[in-house]
Amino acid sequence: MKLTDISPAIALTPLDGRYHAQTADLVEYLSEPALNRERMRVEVEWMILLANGFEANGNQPIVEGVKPFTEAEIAFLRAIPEDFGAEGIAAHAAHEAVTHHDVKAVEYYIDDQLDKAPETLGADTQLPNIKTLVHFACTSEDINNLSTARCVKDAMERVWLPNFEAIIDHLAAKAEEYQDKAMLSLTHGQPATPTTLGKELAVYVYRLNRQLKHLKAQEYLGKINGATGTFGAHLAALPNVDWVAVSREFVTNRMGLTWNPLTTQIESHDWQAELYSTVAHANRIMHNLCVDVWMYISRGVFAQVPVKGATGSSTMPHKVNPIRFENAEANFEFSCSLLDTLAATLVESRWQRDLTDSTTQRNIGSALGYSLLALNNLMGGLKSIHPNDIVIARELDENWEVLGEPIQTAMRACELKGLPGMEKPYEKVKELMRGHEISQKDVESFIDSLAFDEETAAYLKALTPATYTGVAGQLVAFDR
Ligand SMILES: O=C(O)C[C@H](Nc1ncnc2c1ncn2[C@@H]1O[C@H](COP(=O)(O)O)[C@@H](O)[C@H]1O)C(=O)O
Repeated sequence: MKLTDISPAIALTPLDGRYHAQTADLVEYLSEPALNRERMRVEVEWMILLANGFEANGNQPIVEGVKPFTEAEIAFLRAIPEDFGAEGIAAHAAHEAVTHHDVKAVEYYIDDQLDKAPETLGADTQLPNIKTLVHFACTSEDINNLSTARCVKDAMERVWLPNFEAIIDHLAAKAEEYQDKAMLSLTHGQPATPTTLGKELAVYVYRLNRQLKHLKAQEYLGKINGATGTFGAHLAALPNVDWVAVSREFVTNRMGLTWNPLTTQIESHDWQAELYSTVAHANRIMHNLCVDVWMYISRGVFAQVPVKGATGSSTMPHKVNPIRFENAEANFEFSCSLLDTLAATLVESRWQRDLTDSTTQRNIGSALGYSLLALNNLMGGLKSIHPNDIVIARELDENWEVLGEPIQTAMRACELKGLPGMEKPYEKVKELMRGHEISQKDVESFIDSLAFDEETAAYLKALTPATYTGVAGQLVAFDR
Protein backbone atom coordinates (compact mmCIF):
# COMPACT_ATOMS: atom_id res chain seq x y z
CA MET A 1 0.00 0.00 0.00
CA LYS A 2 1.25 3.47 -0.82
CA LEU A 3 1.02 5.96 2.01
CA THR A 4 -0.08 8.63 -0.48
CA ASP A 5 -3.23 6.55 -1.16
CA ILE A 6 -4.42 6.87 2.44
CA SER A 7 -7.19 9.33 3.19
CA PRO A 8 -7.23 11.74 5.01
CA ALA A 9 -3.84 12.71 3.60
CA ILE A 10 -0.80 11.91 5.73
CA ALA A 11 1.13 14.99 6.76
CA LEU A 12 4.69 15.36 5.53
CA THR A 13 5.85 17.65 8.31
CA PRO A 14 5.72 17.01 12.07
CA LEU A 15 3.81 20.22 12.84
CA ASP A 16 0.73 18.90 11.04
CA GLY A 17 1.42 15.24 11.73
CA ARG A 18 2.90 14.00 14.97
CA TYR A 19 2.47 17.32 16.79
CA HIS A 20 -0.82 18.42 15.25
CA ALA A 21 -2.75 18.46 18.52
CA GLN A 22 -0.25 20.89 20.03
CA THR A 23 -0.19 23.30 17.09
CA ALA A 24 -3.84 23.09 15.99
CA ASP A 25 -4.83 26.37 17.66
CA LEU A 26 -2.81 28.23 15.04
CA VAL A 27 -4.70 26.61 12.14
CA GLU A 28 -7.56 29.02 12.87
CA TYR A 29 -5.32 31.99 12.04
CA LEU A 30 -2.27 30.96 10.03
CA SER A 31 -3.38 28.16 7.72
CA GLU A 32 -4.07 28.65 4.02
CA PRO A 33 -7.88 28.61 4.45
CA ALA A 34 -7.55 31.05 7.38
CA LEU A 35 -5.70 33.45 5.09
CA ASN A 36 -8.31 33.06 2.34
CA ARG A 37 -11.11 33.60 4.84
CA GLU A 38 -9.39 36.75 6.10
CA ARG A 39 -8.98 37.93 2.50
CA MET A 40 -12.75 37.58 2.16
CA ARG A 41 -13.29 39.57 5.34
CA VAL A 42 -11.09 42.35 3.96
CA GLU A 43 -12.82 42.29 0.56
CA VAL A 44 -16.34 42.49 2.02
CA GLU A 45 -15.43 45.17 4.57
CA TRP A 46 -13.94 47.22 1.72
CA MET A 47 -17.21 46.82 -0.21
CA ILE A 48 -19.21 47.90 2.83
CA LEU A 49 -17.07 51.01 3.30
CA LEU A 50 -17.37 51.89 -0.39
CA ALA A 51 -21.14 51.50 -0.33
CA ASN A 52 -21.98 52.91 3.08
CA GLY A 53 -19.22 55.45 3.62
CA PHE A 54 -18.00 56.54 7.02
CA GLU A 55 -18.67 59.28 9.52
CA ALA A 56 -16.34 61.87 7.99
CA ASN A 57 -18.08 61.61 4.59
CA GLY A 58 -21.56 61.70 6.13
CA ASN A 59 -22.00 57.94 5.70
CA GLN A 60 -22.64 58.44 1.99
CA PRO A 61 -21.64 55.90 -0.69
CA ILE A 62 -18.07 56.54 -1.76
CA VAL A 63 -18.69 54.96 -5.16
CA GLU A 64 -21.41 56.69 -7.14
CA GLY A 65 -24.21 54.48 -8.41
CA VAL A 66 -24.08 52.09 -5.46
CA LYS A 67 -26.92 52.23 -2.96
CA PRO A 68 -25.92 51.90 0.71
CA PHE A 69 -26.20 48.25 1.73
CA THR A 70 -29.12 47.33 3.93
CA GLU A 71 -28.50 45.67 7.29
CA ALA A 72 -29.52 42.37 5.72
CA GLU A 73 -27.09 42.84 2.82
CA ILE A 74 -24.27 43.66 5.21
CA ALA A 75 -25.06 40.56 7.25
CA PHE A 76 -25.09 38.49 4.05
CA LEU A 77 -21.69 39.86 2.99
CA ARG A 78 -20.16 39.25 6.42
CA ALA A 79 -21.48 35.71 6.43
CA ILE A 80 -19.43 34.88 3.32
CA PRO A 81 -16.14 34.53 5.23
CA GLU A 82 -17.84 33.21 8.36
CA ASP A 83 -19.45 30.35 6.38
CA PHE A 84 -16.24 29.53 4.49
CA GLY A 85 -15.83 25.82 5.24
CA ALA A 86 -14.84 22.60 3.49
CA GLU A 87 -17.15 23.28 0.55
CA GLY A 88 -15.91 26.84 0.20
CA ILE A 89 -12.28 25.72 0.37
CA ALA A 90 -12.91 23.32 -2.53
CA ALA A 91 -14.76 25.99 -4.53
CA HIS A 92 -11.94 28.49 -4.01
CA ALA A 93 -9.39 25.84 -5.04
CA ALA A 94 -11.37 25.17 -8.21
CA HIS A 95 -11.16 28.86 -9.13
CA GLU A 96 -7.45 28.97 -8.31
CA ALA A 97 -6.82 25.93 -10.51
CA VAL A 98 -8.04 28.06 -13.40
CA THR A 99 -6.75 31.53 -12.44
CA HIS A 100 -3.41 30.41 -10.96
CA HIS A 101 -3.92 33.51 -8.85
CA ASP A 102 -5.06 32.98 -5.27
CA VAL A 103 -6.51 36.46 -4.68
CA LYS A 104 -8.35 36.50 -8.00
CA ALA A 105 -9.83 33.17 -6.95
CA VAL A 106 -11.09 34.82 -3.73
CA GLU A 107 -12.71 37.54 -5.84
CA TYR A 108 -14.48 34.96 -8.03
CA TYR A 109 -15.56 33.01 -4.97
CA ILE A 110 -17.22 36.14 -3.58
CA ASP A 111 -18.86 36.77 -6.97
CA ASP A 112 -20.38 33.26 -6.78
CA GLN A 113 -21.81 34.04 -3.34
CA LEU A 114 -23.27 37.35 -4.54
CA ASP A 115 -25.12 35.44 -7.25
CA LYS A 116 -26.80 33.42 -4.51
CA ALA A 117 -27.92 36.52 -2.57
CA PRO A 118 -31.50 36.68 -3.95
CA GLU A 119 -32.20 33.23 -2.46
CA THR A 120 -31.70 34.74 1.01
CA LEU A 121 -32.44 38.43 0.49
CA GLY A 122 -35.11 38.42 -2.20
CA ALA A 123 -35.04 39.40 -5.86
CA ASP A 124 -34.63 43.14 -5.26
CA THR A 125 -31.21 42.94 -3.58
CA GLN A 126 -28.55 44.78 -5.51
CA LEU A 127 -25.79 42.33 -4.52
CA PRO A 128 -25.62 40.24 -7.74
CA ASN A 129 -25.34 43.45 -9.74
CA ILE A 130 -22.52 45.07 -7.82
CA LYS A 131 -19.82 42.46 -8.42
CA THR A 132 -17.70 45.20 -9.87
CA LEU A 133 -17.38 46.57 -6.34
CA VAL A 134 -15.51 43.41 -5.27
CA HIS A 135 -11.76 44.21 -5.18
CA PHE A 136 -12.59 47.73 -6.50
CA ALA A 137 -9.36 49.67 -7.28
CA CYS A 138 -7.39 47.09 -5.33
CA THR A 139 -4.22 45.28 -6.12
CA SER A 140 -3.89 41.85 -4.55
CA GLU A 141 -1.36 43.12 -2.03
CA ASP A 142 -3.96 45.56 -0.67
CA ILE A 143 -5.92 42.50 0.37
CA ASN A 144 -2.92 40.32 1.21
CA ASN A 145 -1.11 42.71 3.52
CA LEU A 146 -4.23 43.51 5.51
CA SER A 147 -5.31 39.90 5.86
CA THR A 148 -1.81 38.74 6.74
CA ALA A 149 -1.45 41.44 9.40
CA ARG A 150 -4.82 40.56 10.91
CA CYS A 151 -4.08 36.82 10.86
CA VAL A 152 -0.69 37.31 12.50
CA LYS A 153 -2.14 39.73 15.07
CA ASP A 154 -4.88 37.24 15.99
CA ALA A 155 -2.40 34.36 16.13
CA MET A 156 -0.17 36.34 18.45
CA GLU A 157 -2.90 37.77 20.67
CA ARG A 158 -5.13 34.72 20.88
CA VAL A 159 -2.64 31.86 20.82
CA TRP A 160 1.08 32.59 21.11
CA LEU A 161 1.00 35.36 23.72
CA PRO A 162 -1.37 33.57 26.14
CA ASN A 163 0.90 30.51 26.02
CA PHE A 164 3.98 32.68 26.49
CA GLU A 165 2.39 34.55 29.40
CA ALA A 166 1.42 31.24 31.00
CA ILE A 167 5.11 30.28 31.02
CA ILE A 168 6.04 33.61 32.60
CA ASP A 169 3.27 33.31 35.20
CA HIS A 170 4.34 29.78 36.10
CA LEU A 171 7.98 30.82 36.44
CA ALA A 172 6.99 33.87 38.50
CA ALA A 173 4.96 31.71 40.89
CA LYS A 174 7.87 29.30 41.26
CA ALA A 175 10.34 32.17 41.71
CA GLU A 176 8.25 33.40 44.62
CA GLU A 177 7.84 29.91 46.08
CA TYR A 178 11.61 29.28 46.01
CA GLN A 179 12.77 32.83 46.63
CA ASP A 180 14.64 31.84 49.79
CA LYS A 181 15.72 28.35 48.72
CA ALA A 182 19.52 28.68 48.80
CA MET A 183 21.43 26.92 46.06
CA LEU A 184 25.04 26.63 44.99
CA SER A 185 25.92 28.74 41.95
CA LEU A 186 28.28 27.57 39.27
CA THR A 187 30.16 30.15 37.23
CA HIS A 188 32.34 28.62 34.52
CA GLY A 189 30.96 25.34 35.84
CA GLN A 190 32.82 25.87 39.15
CA PRO A 191 31.29 26.40 42.62
CA ALA A 192 30.62 30.09 43.19
CA THR A 193 28.75 32.50 45.46
CA PRO A 194 25.42 30.88 46.41
CA THR A 195 22.12 32.25 45.19
CA THR A 196 18.52 31.17 45.61
CA LEU A 197 16.61 29.02 43.19
CA GLY A 198 13.81 31.59 43.16
CA LYS A 199 16.14 34.43 42.23
CA GLU A 200 17.57 32.43 39.33
CA LEU A 201 14.06 31.80 38.00
CA ALA A 202 13.19 35.46 38.56
CA VAL A 203 16.06 36.42 36.24
CA TYR A 204 14.20 34.56 33.48
CA VAL A 205 10.89 36.15 34.44
CA TYR A 206 12.48 39.59 34.20
CA ARG A 207 14.07 38.81 30.83
CA LEU A 208 10.89 37.33 29.37
CA ASN A 209 8.75 40.16 30.68
CA ARG A 210 10.91 42.66 28.80
CA GLN A 211 10.17 40.81 25.57
CA LEU A 212 6.50 40.59 26.51
CA LYS A 213 6.39 44.37 26.84
CA HIS A 214 7.90 44.76 23.36
CA LEU A 215 5.39 42.30 21.94
CA LYS A 216 2.45 44.04 23.58
CA ALA A 217 3.59 47.34 22.09
CA GLN A 218 4.07 45.75 18.65
CA GLU A 219 2.53 47.68 15.75
CA TYR A 220 0.77 45.78 12.98
CA LEU A 221 0.79 47.95 9.86
CA GLY A 222 -1.49 47.87 6.86
CA LYS A 223 -2.01 49.70 3.59
CA ILE A 224 -4.64 49.98 0.90
CA ASN A 225 -3.40 52.30 -1.82
CA GLY A 226 -3.37 50.41 -5.14
CA ALA A 227 -0.88 48.84 -7.51
CA THR A 228 2.08 51.07 -6.68
CA GLY A 229 0.85 52.96 -3.64
CA THR A 230 -0.29 56.05 -5.59
CA PHE A 231 -4.11 55.70 -5.60
CA GLY A 232 -3.81 56.11 -9.39
CA ALA A 233 -6.66 53.73 -10.28
CA HIS A 234 -8.85 55.11 -7.50
CA LEU A 235 -8.53 58.66 -8.83
CA ALA A 236 -9.01 57.58 -12.45
CA ALA A 237 -12.34 56.07 -11.45
CA LEU A 238 -13.52 58.69 -8.93
CA PRO A 239 -11.38 61.85 -8.99
CA ASN A 240 -13.37 63.70 -6.35
CA VAL A 241 -12.97 61.21 -3.55
CA ASP A 242 -10.40 61.84 -0.80
CA TRP A 243 -8.90 58.38 -1.22
CA VAL A 244 -6.14 58.97 1.28
CA ALA A 245 -8.78 59.59 3.96
CA VAL A 246 -10.74 56.53 2.85
CA SER A 247 -7.59 54.42 3.02
CA ARG A 248 -6.73 55.68 6.50
CA GLU A 249 -10.28 55.07 7.73
CA PHE A 250 -10.29 51.54 6.36
CA VAL A 251 -6.92 50.44 7.71
CA THR A 252 -7.28 52.12 11.09
CA ASN A 253 -10.91 51.76 12.03
CA ARG A 254 -12.20 48.90 9.93
CA MET A 255 -9.11 46.69 9.99
CA GLY A 256 -7.79 47.66 13.44
CA LEU A 257 -4.24 48.16 12.15
CA THR A 258 -1.72 50.98 12.02
CA TRP A 259 -2.07 52.85 8.73
CA ASN A 260 1.01 52.87 6.52
CA PRO A 261 0.71 55.89 4.18
CA LEU A 262 3.85 55.33 2.14
CA THR A 263 4.48 52.12 0.30
CA THR A 264 5.37 50.57 -3.03
CA GLN A 265 2.93 47.89 -4.17
CA ILE A 266 3.68 46.03 -0.96
CA GLU A 267 3.38 47.00 2.65
CA SER A 268 7.07 47.09 3.52
CA HIS A 269 6.84 44.32 6.16
CA ASP A 270 9.14 46.12 8.60
CA TRP A 271 6.67 45.47 11.42
CA GLN A 272 6.86 41.78 10.62
CA ALA A 273 10.66 41.81 10.84
CA GLU A 274 10.40 43.56 14.22
CA LEU A 275 7.84 41.09 15.51
CA TYR A 276 9.69 37.98 14.36
CA SER A 277 12.98 39.25 15.78
CA THR A 278 11.34 39.76 19.16
CA VAL A 279 9.67 36.36 19.13
CA ALA A 280 13.01 34.79 18.15
CA HIS A 281 14.68 36.65 21.02
CA ALA A 282 12.03 35.35 23.45
CA ASN A 283 12.55 31.86 21.99
CA ARG A 284 16.27 32.13 22.66
CA ILE A 285 15.76 33.18 26.28
CA MET A 286 13.49 30.18 26.77
CA HIS A 287 16.02 27.98 25.00
CA ASN A 288 18.56 29.15 27.58
CA LEU A 289 16.06 28.23 30.31
CA CYS A 290 15.57 24.74 28.81
CA VAL A 291 19.31 24.13 28.81
CA ASP A 292 19.72 25.45 32.37
CA VAL A 293 16.88 23.34 33.73
CA TRP A 294 18.18 20.30 31.82
CA MET A 295 21.53 20.76 33.56
CA TYR A 296 19.90 21.33 36.96
CA ILE A 297 18.06 18.03 36.44
CA SER A 298 21.30 16.34 35.47
CA ARG A 299 22.92 17.72 38.67
CA GLY A 300 19.96 16.60 40.75
CA VAL A 301 18.91 20.13 41.78
CA PHE A 302 15.54 19.45 40.17
CA ALA A 303 13.88 16.05 40.37
CA GLN A 304 11.39 14.91 37.76
CA VAL A 305 8.04 13.44 38.64
CA PRO A 306 7.80 10.10 36.81
CA VAL A 307 4.74 9.83 34.58
CA LYS A 308 2.81 6.63 35.34
CA GLY A 309 3.24 4.11 32.53
CA ALA A 310 5.92 6.18 30.75
CA THR A 311 9.30 4.81 29.78
CA GLY A 312 12.51 6.76 30.22
CA SER A 313 14.99 4.58 28.39
CA SER A 314 14.11 1.53 26.29
CA THR A 315 16.97 -0.38 27.90
CA MET A 316 17.78 1.31 31.23
CA PRO A 317 14.64 0.90 33.33
CA HIS A 318 15.70 3.31 36.10
CA LYS A 319 15.68 6.40 33.88
CA VAL A 320 13.37 9.41 33.68
CA ASN A 321 14.64 11.49 30.77
CA PRO A 322 14.07 15.26 30.50
CA ILE A 323 12.50 14.80 27.07
CA ARG A 324 10.14 17.76 27.21
CA PHE A 325 13.01 20.20 27.73
CA GLU A 326 14.96 18.54 24.91
CA ASN A 327 11.94 18.71 22.60
CA ALA A 328 11.42 22.39 23.48
CA GLU A 329 15.09 23.13 22.84
CA ALA A 330 14.94 21.60 19.36
CA ASN A 331 11.67 23.28 18.42
CA PHE A 332 12.82 26.70 19.63
CA GLU A 333 15.82 26.26 17.32
CA PHE A 334 13.62 25.49 14.31
CA SER A 335 11.33 28.38 15.12
CA CYS A 336 14.28 30.77 15.37
CA SER A 337 15.74 29.68 12.06
CA LEU A 338 12.44 30.32 10.29
CA LEU A 339 11.77 33.58 12.15
CA ASP A 340 15.29 34.78 11.32
CA THR A 341 14.73 34.00 7.64
CA LEU A 342 11.39 35.79 7.65
CA ALA A 343 12.82 38.84 9.43
CA ALA A 344 15.80 39.03 7.10
CA THR A 345 14.09 38.44 3.77
CA LEU A 346 10.71 40.13 4.16
CA VAL A 347 12.23 43.59 4.38
CA GLU A 348 13.56 43.41 0.83
CA SER A 349 11.58 43.64 -2.39
CA ARG A 350 12.75 44.51 -5.91
CA TRP A 351 11.62 47.97 -7.01
CA GLN A 352 7.85 48.26 -6.60
CA ARG A 353 7.27 44.53 -5.95
CA ASP A 354 8.48 41.01 -6.32
CA LEU A 355 6.60 37.96 -5.16
CA THR A 356 9.17 36.35 -2.88
CA ASP A 357 7.31 37.69 0.16
CA SER A 358 4.17 35.81 -0.84
CA THR A 359 5.99 32.49 -0.76
CA THR A 360 7.96 33.38 2.36
CA GLN A 361 4.90 34.46 4.34
CA ARG A 362 3.35 31.05 3.83
CA ASN A 363 5.80 29.85 6.49
CA ILE A 364 4.70 32.21 9.28
CA GLY A 365 2.49 29.42 10.65
CA SER A 366 5.45 27.04 10.76
CA ALA A 367 7.69 29.62 12.44
CA LEU A 368 5.15 30.33 15.18
CA GLY A 369 4.03 26.69 15.20
CA TYR A 370 7.47 25.41 16.19
CA SER A 371 7.58 28.02 18.93
CA LEU A 372 4.10 27.13 20.19
CA LEU A 373 5.10 23.48 20.28
CA ALA A 374 8.22 24.39 22.25
CA LEU A 375 6.17 26.52 24.68
CA ASN A 376 3.86 23.60 25.21
CA ASN A 377 6.70 21.20 25.97
CA LEU A 378 8.50 23.71 28.14
CA MET A 379 5.34 24.17 30.21
CA GLY A 380 4.86 20.42 30.51
CA GLY A 381 8.48 20.06 31.58
CA LEU A 382 8.31 22.86 34.14
CA LYS A 383 5.19 21.38 35.69
CA SER A 384 6.89 18.01 36.12
CA ILE A 385 9.90 19.09 38.19
CA HIS A 386 10.47 20.05 41.78
CA PRO A 387 13.58 20.98 43.75
CA ASN A 388 15.49 18.11 45.33
CA ASP A 389 16.28 19.54 48.77
CA ILE A 390 18.71 16.76 49.68
CA VAL A 391 20.94 17.38 46.65
CA ILE A 392 20.68 21.16 47.03
CA ALA A 393 21.73 20.99 50.71
CA ARG A 394 24.54 18.53 49.98
CA GLU A 395 26.01 20.73 47.24
CA LEU A 396 26.06 23.70 49.58
CA ASP A 397 27.58 21.74 52.42
CA GLU A 398 30.33 20.33 50.22
CA ASN A 399 31.54 23.77 49.17
CA TRP A 400 32.50 25.85 52.19
CA GLU A 401 35.25 27.45 50.11
CA VAL A 402 32.59 29.75 48.61
CA LEU A 403 32.84 31.68 51.89
CA GLY A 404 36.30 32.85 50.80
CA GLU A 405 34.64 35.77 49.07
CA PRO A 406 32.78 37.28 52.07
CA ILE A 407 35.80 36.74 54.32
CA GLN A 408 38.28 38.47 52.03
CA THR A 409 35.84 41.31 51.34
CA ALA A 410 35.20 41.84 55.08
CA MET A 411 38.99 41.83 55.60
CA ARG A 412 39.34 44.59 53.01
CA ALA A 413 36.75 46.69 54.84
CA CYS A 414 38.63 46.14 58.12
CA GLU A 415 41.93 47.06 56.45
CA LEU A 416 40.36 50.31 55.27
CA LYS A 417 39.24 50.99 58.85
CA GLY A 418 42.91 50.51 59.94
CA LEU A 419 42.55 47.20 61.79
CA PRO A 420 45.96 45.45 62.00
CA GLY A 421 46.77 42.14 60.28
CA MET A 422 44.33 42.53 57.44
CA GLU A 423 46.84 43.19 54.66
CA LYS A 424 46.66 41.22 51.41
CA PRO A 425 43.25 39.72 52.24
CA TYR A 426 42.68 38.22 48.82
CA GLU A 427 46.04 36.47 48.80
CA LYS A 428 45.60 35.16 52.37
CA VAL A 429 42.21 33.64 51.62
CA LYS A 430 43.44 32.27 48.33
CA GLU A 431 46.29 30.49 50.08
CA LEU A 432 43.88 28.88 52.51
CA MET A 433 41.12 27.95 50.12
CA ARG A 434 42.29 27.40 46.58
CA GLY A 435 42.75 23.76 45.65
CA HIS A 436 41.96 22.47 49.16
CA GLU A 437 38.90 20.83 50.52
CA ILE A 438 37.58 23.26 53.10
CA SER A 439 35.40 22.35 56.07
CA GLN A 440 33.25 24.52 58.30
CA LYS A 441 35.94 24.09 60.96
CA ASP A 442 38.68 25.40 58.63
CA VAL A 443 36.61 28.50 57.95
CA GLU A 444 35.96 29.11 61.63
CA SER A 445 39.63 28.69 62.59
CA PHE A 446 40.64 31.08 59.84
CA ILE A 447 38.21 33.71 61.05
CA ASP A 448 39.47 33.19 64.62
CA SER A 449 43.07 33.65 63.44
CA LEU A 450 42.30 37.17 62.23
CA ALA A 451 41.80 40.28 64.31
CA PHE A 452 38.22 41.03 63.22
CA ASP A 453 36.14 43.21 65.49
CA GLU A 454 33.61 41.18 67.45
CA GLU A 455 30.59 42.06 65.36
CA THR A 456 32.27 41.18 62.04
CA ALA A 457 33.69 37.94 63.41
CA ALA A 458 30.25 36.91 64.68
CA TYR A 459 28.64 37.80 61.35
CA LEU A 460 31.19 35.83 59.36
CA LYS A 461 31.06 32.84 61.68
CA ALA A 462 27.30 32.73 61.40
CA LEU A 463 27.57 32.50 57.61
CA THR A 464 27.21 29.13 55.91
CA PRO A 465 27.05 28.44 52.20
CA ALA A 466 23.28 28.19 52.67
CA THR A 467 22.95 31.60 54.30
CA TYR A 468 25.44 33.44 52.11
CA THR A 469 22.77 34.48 49.60
CA GLY A 470 22.80 38.24 50.06
CA VAL A 471 19.38 39.70 49.28
CA ALA A 472 18.68 37.15 46.54
CA GLY A 473 15.23 36.34 47.92
CA GLN A 474 14.18 39.98 48.06
CA LEU A 475 15.27 40.58 44.47
CA VAL A 476 12.51 38.27 43.25
CA ALA A 477 10.15 41.19 43.81
CA PHE A 478 11.76 42.92 40.82
CA ASP A 479 10.87 40.20 38.34
CA ARG A 480 7.92 42.06 36.82
O1 LIG B 1 -2.77 42.63 -8.03
C1 LIG B 1 -1.89 41.95 -8.56
O2 LIG B 1 -2.02 40.74 -8.73
C2 LIG B 1 -0.67 42.69 -9.04
C3 LIG B 1 0.49 41.79 -9.46
N1 LIG B 1 1.20 41.31 -8.29
C4 LIG B 1 0.79 40.28 -7.52
N2 LIG B 1 0.45 40.55 -6.26
C5 LIG B 1 0.02 39.57 -5.44
N3 LIG B 1 -0.10 38.28 -5.81
C6 LIG B 1 0.25 37.96 -7.08
C7 LIG B 1 0.72 38.94 -7.98
N4 LIG B 1 1.03 38.33 -9.11
C8 LIG B 1 0.74 37.01 -8.95
N5 LIG B 1 0.26 36.78 -7.71
C9 LIG B 1 -0.20 35.51 -7.09
O3 LIG B 1 0.50 35.24 -5.90
C10 LIG B 1 0.54 33.81 -5.64
C11 LIG B 1 1.96 33.42 -5.37
O4 LIG B 1 1.99 32.09 -4.95
P1 LIG B 1 3.06 31.58 -3.88
O5 LIG B 1 4.41 31.66 -4.49
O6 LIG B 1 2.64 30.16 -3.60
O7 LIG B 1 2.90 32.46 -2.69
C12 LIG B 1 0.00 33.15 -6.88
O8 LIG B 1 -1.33 32.79 -6.65
C13 LIG B 1 0.12 34.28 -7.90
O9 LIG B 1 -0.77 34.18 -8.96
C14 LIG B 1 1.42 42.64 -10.33
O10 LIG B 1 1.54 42.29 -11.51
O11 LIG B 1 2.00 43.63 -9.89
